[in-house]
Amino acid sequence: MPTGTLLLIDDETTLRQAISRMLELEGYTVLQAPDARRGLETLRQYAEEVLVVLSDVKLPDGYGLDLLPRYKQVAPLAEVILLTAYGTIPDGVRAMKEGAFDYLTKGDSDDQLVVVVDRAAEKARLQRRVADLEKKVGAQYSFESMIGHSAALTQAKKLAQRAAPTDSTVLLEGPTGSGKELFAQAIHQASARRSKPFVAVNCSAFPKDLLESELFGYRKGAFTGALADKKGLLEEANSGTLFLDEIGELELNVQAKFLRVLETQQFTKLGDTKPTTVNVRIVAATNRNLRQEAELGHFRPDLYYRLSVFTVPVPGLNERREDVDELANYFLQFFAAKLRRRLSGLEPEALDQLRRHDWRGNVRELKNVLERAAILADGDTLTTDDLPAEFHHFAPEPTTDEASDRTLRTMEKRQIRLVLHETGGNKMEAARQLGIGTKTLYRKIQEYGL
Ligand SMILES: Nc1ncnc2c1ncn2[C@@H]1O[C@H](COP(=O)(O)OP(=O)(O)OP(=O)(O)O)[C@@H](O)[C@H]1O
Repeated sequence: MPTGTLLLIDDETTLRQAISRMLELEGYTVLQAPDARRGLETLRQYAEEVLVVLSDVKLPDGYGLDLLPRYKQVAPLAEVILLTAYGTIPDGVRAMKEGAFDYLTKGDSDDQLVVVVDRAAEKARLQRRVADLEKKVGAQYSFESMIGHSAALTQAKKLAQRAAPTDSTVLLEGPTGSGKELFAQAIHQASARRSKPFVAVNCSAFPKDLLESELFGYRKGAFTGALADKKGLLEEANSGTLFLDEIGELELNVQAKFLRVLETQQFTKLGDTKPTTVNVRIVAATNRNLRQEAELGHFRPDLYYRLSVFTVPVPGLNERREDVDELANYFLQFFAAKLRRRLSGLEPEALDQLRRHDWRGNVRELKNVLERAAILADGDTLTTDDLPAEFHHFAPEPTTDEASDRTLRTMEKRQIRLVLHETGGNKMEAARQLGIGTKTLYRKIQEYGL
């Protein structure tokens, strides 16, 4: 049985009550109003709940078609069905053109009414679900959800937040793994394009000749193997944002084509004669010094100038060590949830090692270290032993034979757990990688309670 709230606005009391009763029998909660003013008031009050507004076209204080945009304004996720008097079909047709879900003539059968209301309610429910998901995805990639409060990160966030709502091209400069893609996503989410596609492409991930066709697409027959027309990523990102990671890797001829996109929003697909026009916001990223590359002749200076309209330097983790604690704890909780393990925190010494480390791989490296540690941890606190070897400089050596025996057993247990995780629990493969027989592996799994 369908459920949900409807709002019925009609000045004919008998008809209104009859329709209400019928829809209530179908499982709906029906709010009623006799005129536009009270209808809008109720809608404002229950905007979150109302799935469908059923409104008479001719109300004592307003005309349904003029009210349509006002209903939509108050409750953008609700669907509107207009009720027209017999013989006023043109009104209904116009109503649909202007965004009503459908129209019903007052003489229509009850069944017809229920079918249309059910469909409108279903659409409204779906719209709500999509809006919820978008909100969640948006929150995941927002500036607010970015972890770290260091001055360096805060300054970068502020700068990017200023650029976000403009349509300006943004160049993110920072070392690998520092969070440039996260910044690009946050910029997209904070822009008017947030509900449109965000397409990310890593320019270094494609062989040189492939990148051009990936970006711009091609027409059927453009080259051997071009069996059908193919959209490029620029078209996929139309009306949204295209994130070009490692833009320094673009070949010079692709750079020229790309410069044209930035200047005119146009490009010509491989094998095409006519240009294609797109509306795409470009966010680019580089871990190289592009200015220097331009001076050395490896990157087109005109493209560099176009791209660097708004440059945001994304700091590496070594420049913001204050963020290590917060990031480590965040990733610990993240992986604990993912692995369904209870992990409450890091031992002070382990945290100390993390703070001192030279983070050349930046946040990505820290994330990987925490994932590995979360898999290896025996207790509910991460210790230095759970960190990779390069973090063990200050670890005390075991002193007695007994202690070293314990360490070996622990190491074996961890190694087995790690390999089992990496092989997705495939025992044959895990045994092969560990260089032991499957039977031995089963025995050890039982022995260590893995
Ligand atoms: N401030 C942060 N808060 C939470 N997670 C972060 C943060 N910064 C980076 N990360 C995570 O670290 C990883 C690396 O980040 P990202 O891919 O954005 O880096 P990048 O600079 O684009 O790397 P590359 O130059 O290699 O493309 C991602 O998994 C990202 O989610």
